[in-house]
Amino acid sequence: MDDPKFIDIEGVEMIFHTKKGVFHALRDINLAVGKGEFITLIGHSGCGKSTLLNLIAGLLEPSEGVLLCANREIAGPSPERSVVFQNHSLLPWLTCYENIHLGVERVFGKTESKAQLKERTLAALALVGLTQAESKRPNEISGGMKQRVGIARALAMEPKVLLMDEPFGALDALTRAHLQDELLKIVAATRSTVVMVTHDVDEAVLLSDRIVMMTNGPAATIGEIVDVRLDRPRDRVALAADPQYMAYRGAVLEFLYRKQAHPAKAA
Ligand SMILES: Nc1ncnc2c1ncn2[C@@H]1O[C@H](COP(=O)(O)OP(=O)(O)OP(=O)(O)O)[C@@H](O)[C@H]1O
Repeated sequence: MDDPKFIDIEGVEMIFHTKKGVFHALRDINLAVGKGEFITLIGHSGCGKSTLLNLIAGLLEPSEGVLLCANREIAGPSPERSVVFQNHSLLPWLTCYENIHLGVERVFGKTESKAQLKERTLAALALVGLTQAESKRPNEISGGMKQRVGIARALAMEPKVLLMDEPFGALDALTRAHLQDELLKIVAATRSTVVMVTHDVDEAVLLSDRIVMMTNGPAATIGEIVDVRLDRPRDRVALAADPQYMAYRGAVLEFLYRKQAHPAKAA
C-alpha cells in the first residue's frame, strides 16, 4: 500500500452541545486508512457512523483529537474528499449533465478549458453508464440512476477520498446489487480510497478491505475491525457459497447481534 496512513484519525472525541445538554457521541476514535483502501463503517443505528464520516468530510470539527488526509489536517470540506449521501442531493432543476458539470466547473473551472470540462463531465456519465440520460432531470430517472449521477458527480471531481453515507440504502435489493458491482469496478479502475457507511452486512463484506465495527452509543468507539482478505475482483454469486466469505459475515453478525446486541435508544 502506497500510504498506510492516508487518512489518519487520532484520539478523536465528538461531543454535541444540545438544548438537553452535552451528548458524547464518539470517544477515542483511532483509525488509519491506507491509500486505495475500501473501508466500511458498520454499527447499530445512532452509534455515530455518519458523525465519523462527516468528521472525515470536514463537515464537523472534532471536540478533541485530530484528523489528517495526505498529511494535512482536515479543516473543512474540500473537493478532495467528496461525499455521496443516501438521498443523492441532486439539484432538481438541472439535467444529469448539468448536475455533474457544476461540480466539475467548481473544481477545474479555473485551470481547464470549456472543452476539457465537458469531456470530464461526459466521461463521468459514461463511467456510471448514464450517457443516454445526460439531458434528463432527476424527476425523470429512477432512484438507482439518481444515485449513479451522485456517484458520477463525486468521482468527476477526482477526489482523493470518496465518502459514502449509505449510498444504496434507499434502493431495492436488485438495483443495490447492481450498483455495488458497478462501484467495485469503478473503484478498481480509479483506485479511489473509499470510506462508506452501511447497515448491510453482505454489502460490507463484498466491498471492503476492512470492516470497522462500532460499539453502541453514547460514547461509541471502534469495537473490532475485520480484515477481509477475499481476492478481487469479487463475484457475489461465487462468494455466496465461499466458506471464507461466510466466516467474515459470521464475524460481523456475531459482533452486531451478540457482542453489541441492540441498545436502548442511544439519544
Ligand atoms: N448535530 C447533532 N447534535 C446533537 N446530537 C447529534 C448531532 N448529530 C448526531 N447526533 C447524535 O449522535 C449520535 C450519532 O449519530 P449518527 O447520525 O452519527 O449515527 P449513525 O450511526 O450514523 O446512525 P444511523 O445508522 O441511524 O444513521 C446519535 O445519538 C445522534 O442523535
